[in-house]
Amino acid sequence: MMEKEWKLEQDRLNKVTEKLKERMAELQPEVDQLYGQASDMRRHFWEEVTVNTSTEEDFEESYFSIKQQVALLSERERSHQKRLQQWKNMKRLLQSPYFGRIDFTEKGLGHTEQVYIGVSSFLASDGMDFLIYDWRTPIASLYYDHSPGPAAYATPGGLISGTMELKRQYQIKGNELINFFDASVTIGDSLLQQVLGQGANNQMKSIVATIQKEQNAIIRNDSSRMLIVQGAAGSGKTSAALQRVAYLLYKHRERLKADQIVLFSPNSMFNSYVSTVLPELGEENMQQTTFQEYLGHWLGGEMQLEDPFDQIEYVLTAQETEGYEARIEGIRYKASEAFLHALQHYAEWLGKEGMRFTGIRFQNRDLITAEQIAEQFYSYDASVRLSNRVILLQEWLLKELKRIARREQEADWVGDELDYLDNDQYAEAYSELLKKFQRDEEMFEISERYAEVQDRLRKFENLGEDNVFDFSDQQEVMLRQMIVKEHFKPLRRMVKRMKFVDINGLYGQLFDEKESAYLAMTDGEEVPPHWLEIARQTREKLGREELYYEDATPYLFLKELIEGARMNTIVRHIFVDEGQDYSPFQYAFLKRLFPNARMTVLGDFGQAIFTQSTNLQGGDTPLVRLYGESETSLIALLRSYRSTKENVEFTRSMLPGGEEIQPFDRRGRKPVITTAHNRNSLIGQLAHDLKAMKAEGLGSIAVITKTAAESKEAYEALTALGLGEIRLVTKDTLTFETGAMVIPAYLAKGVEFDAVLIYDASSEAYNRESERKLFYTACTRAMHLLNLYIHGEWAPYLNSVNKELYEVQALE
Ligand SMILES: Nc1ncnc2c1ncn2[C@@H]1O[C@H](COP(=O)(O)OP(=O)(O)OP(=O)(O)O)[C@@H](O)[C@H]1O
Repeated sequence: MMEKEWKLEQDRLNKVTEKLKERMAELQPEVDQLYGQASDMRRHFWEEVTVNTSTEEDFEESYFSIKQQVALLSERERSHQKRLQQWKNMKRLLQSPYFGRIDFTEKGLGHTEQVYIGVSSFLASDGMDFLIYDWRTPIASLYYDHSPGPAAYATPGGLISGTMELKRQYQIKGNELINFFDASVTIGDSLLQQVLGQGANNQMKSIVATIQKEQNAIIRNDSSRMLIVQGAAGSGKTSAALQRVAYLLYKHRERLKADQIVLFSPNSMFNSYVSTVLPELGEENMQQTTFQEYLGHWLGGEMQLEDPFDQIEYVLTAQETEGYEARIEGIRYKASEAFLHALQHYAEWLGKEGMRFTGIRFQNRDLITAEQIAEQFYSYDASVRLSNRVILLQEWLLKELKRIARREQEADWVGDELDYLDNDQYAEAYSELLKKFQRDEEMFEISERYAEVQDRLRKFENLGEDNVFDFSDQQEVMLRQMIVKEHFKPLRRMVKRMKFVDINGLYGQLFDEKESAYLAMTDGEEVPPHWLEIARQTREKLGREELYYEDATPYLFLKELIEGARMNTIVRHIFVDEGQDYSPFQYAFLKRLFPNARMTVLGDFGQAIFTQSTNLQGGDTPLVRLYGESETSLIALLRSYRSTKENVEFTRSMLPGGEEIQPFDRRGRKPVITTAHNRNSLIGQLAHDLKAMKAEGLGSIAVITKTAAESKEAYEALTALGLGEIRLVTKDTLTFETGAMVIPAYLAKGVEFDAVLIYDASSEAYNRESERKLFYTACTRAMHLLNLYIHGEWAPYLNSVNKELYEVQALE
């Protein structure tokens, strides 16, 4: 029976592989031809269009000729891309055409359909029969959500129910059937066992073949504005998030493009770690960034920005320094919704008084003073929104600059510049200036040029026949105009970039020396403890044109309230991974910046290592308030897939409420705690263990430390002991590579290793309650082996762990 089945499956696999090859061969010439056409067009683009700008008609003709050519080219490129995508999908399928099958009998229909599931669909040449169903098709969800028996799946037309007769999983390489299992309850524990038993990789893997039911609910959730996933360490949050991106791109392929999805990830190294999952699934990567990068982008070099890792280093190491408590309170407060409201009140107050501007100066003279700007600003109707008034002000300033420029043309300094030129130079300068002037013009968008030419022609017509513009007569006037224009360029740029609003001053003004001033400006918002010291620290930092990390978001939020117009209306989905590390303030900011986006937040409050963390679920979470309960879905993931049962049982007992976390039944060695009275022998043992792990063939081994300084110390100690091939990972490390490494815990977030060695698990390193989660995060990075090294007292969180759950190796 089994043999017969095996033969049937192998035959089918051969048939599908054959068909895939046939279709690829058919498609190949088409792909080549379209590619040739498109690149030909691109090469000869400028030959095909006529560009002539001498008259209005010519210009118009050129404009439309270019537009037409662009449309033609992009149509050709689109067809090429589409064919190429089909071809690539087939090529991907050839490596492993499908991974699952369900036999389903729909209620009321007599026959049973065999549904083979793979990373993309493949239809028979009649275009009707699905030889392979894409895993994202509605019917494929049966595979993830049900076991054999009564089953149903949702389609746009309603629920379809019936009976699942069979659920089968395959391991296939090329056209060779390696194995298959008939699954009963959950999707093949046996396959999952195999997948999870493998070594860590320098790149995250797609989990498409073994998505679990609870993960599938995340992937396919398409109804809520806000999806919040609280999931234990290693429960597949990141994996599910990436699969969800692929799902959304498939489901909404007509409307949604990869660049309309943004993933906020914890650090650049993580970006590189997850960057291959979507391409592996045949989709383009979404936009990936870190919040820090995003802030830096908006600040545009305006201020020097502290990064979150320096902030966390401070939090972990500066307890003994002056002002520490105030800074911590400050971090908390500036992350809160209370501060957000304070800023909103502040903006209202600024509508009436207190705005700060930077005057416009030129050659050490005031052209427009800050007072004049303020006076103009407050002359506008107070009912107009603050940011709209700033736009009015900007227009006014540009006009003023034009007016002043006309006046300046007659000024002596312009004359002086002219006087310096002898006849030849004069002519040369003239032509140079003219060229420059024309070059600048080229920079404009073509449509702007078009409008400008029209404008000029209109003026030209108004001058009348007798009054034809004569270049030679106007030479000096024009030269004067150009000289002033050149000199005024930076001023106009400053106005255009709204640099006349003194945001630094405005943000700083909030942190006045007197508490009462803050209350007056924010309509009586309460201040946190240590307010005066918080205010002093903030002012001092701003005075150096620097921003603490905790100030960056509020600073930009204020800028946004005043200057407006930062919203991104194109992005449709935002994913926030390690969501517990973002503040309520940051969430409110994201919501404001991306008004058309849905949000998916994935995180684990058990791993909340930053002071500004947000609890994702539970009664008090500000995240539910963000879009309201009716627009929010909450999903919890309790099963942990990353680590062995032994590791999960050990780590979860350090976490209050950790008993909820369920390990997946994959067995391994118990965590080992090595203790020593002598620090050197402890490090010697660590080096020895590390070597042994390498020899055992473990591909990725991390020595995890608490801080960057400790990482450096560990790295030096280990290299001194002859461990050559070991990398030191710092916040500047951009790519994730396997091998042996030393890494601070906060950078190991989101990634995983075959083995983890906790460099110092003593109470000297981890003592405070606030560091419990950092310690937990570090330990939960281990897939297979977890070793902890202790000299002296144990970290207090280990005391609650049942002694049965670990082994102790005591050295002399
Ligand atoms: N359904 C699944 N099938 C196969 N592997 C899975 C599945 N779910 C999770 N995994 C594996 O478990 C590991 C942890 O997954 P992932 O990193 O997505 O978890 P996480 O919840 O984001 O973890 P953390 O919060 O600890 O960073 C990965 O190796 C992933 O491939």
